[in-house]
Amino acid sequence: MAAQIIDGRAVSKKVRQRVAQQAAQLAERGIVPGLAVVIVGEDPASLVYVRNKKRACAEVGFYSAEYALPQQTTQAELIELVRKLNRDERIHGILVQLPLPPHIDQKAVIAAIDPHKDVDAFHPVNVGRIMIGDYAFLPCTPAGVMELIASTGVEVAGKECVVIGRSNIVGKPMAMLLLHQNATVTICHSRTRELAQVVRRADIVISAVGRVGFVTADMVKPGAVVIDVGMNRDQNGKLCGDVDFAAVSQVASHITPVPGGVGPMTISMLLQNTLTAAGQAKDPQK
Ligand SMILES: Nc1nc(=O)c2c([nH]1)NC[C@@H]1CN(c3ccc(C(=O)N[C@@H](CCC(=O)O)C(=O)O)cc3)C=[N+]21
Repeated sequence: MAAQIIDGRAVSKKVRQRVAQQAAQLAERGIVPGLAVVIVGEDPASLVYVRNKKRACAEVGFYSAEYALPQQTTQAELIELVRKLNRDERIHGILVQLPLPPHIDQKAVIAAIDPHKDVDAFHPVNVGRIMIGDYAFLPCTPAGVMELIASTGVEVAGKECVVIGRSNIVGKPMAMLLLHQNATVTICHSRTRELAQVVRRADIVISAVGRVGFVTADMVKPGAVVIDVGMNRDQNGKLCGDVDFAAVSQVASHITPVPGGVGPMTISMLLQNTLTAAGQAKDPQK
């Protein structure tokens, strides 16, 4: 039987409606949530994401400011901009689009962001808070994945969950969120032996590898929930995930598509975090 397709756009729409309502309430206190998006260089894919984020902000009534800096921008110049945004009262959230050009130290830039404005939850203070389950900000992509799993009605507690990929942005925080919901969590990576066998144990599989066709039908236990975090281009330049969707959807119980799965949720969680940051800011003129 074919799997049920998890509609990320529909789940995302519900989250954004809730965010828009709460933003309207904040507006009564004179606060308009503001997000600054900083991008260095002209990577076309990054420019698309930035445009999507700006559009999403406008939809929920947020203020947004885009800072598009040239590829040759120095680390000192970028950090100076971040410090300026830290002091800017209209800005509650700062997102520095990754990856940065190789001459810039990503860690130094992230460390310069005020943790109260770090709506990606990449600053070590916020990463530490995720680890202990005391969230200031949700890690956007993993939190979006949790919402998508919740939308299936499948319980996470006690389940075997396998996360493929161990990045600081997706794999590691993903494992923490699953653990906090009482899953049994395994993280696989490029050095994992018998990866296919490990993945086949999973009731819930989350793939964040970055390779087209990485997750094949033989790696998936019948009835498993499959979440595809991959954002790749196939040989025709079409956007696709890590999962062989046609084949795996014949085995899984629920599966996310790409596009229209995790991607829209990542942006919704970013909006949620910006709202949280704005709600914790001081009221203007008080
Ligand atoms: N500091 C930082 N924070 C990020 O959150 C961040 C980042 N850097 N760098 C790049 C990645 C990637 N990312 C995506 C967000 C939404 C979609 C998205 O909306 N995707 C749509 C399709 C978009 C399209 O058509 O190209 C979908 O899957 O349906 C994709 C990718 C956020 N990232």
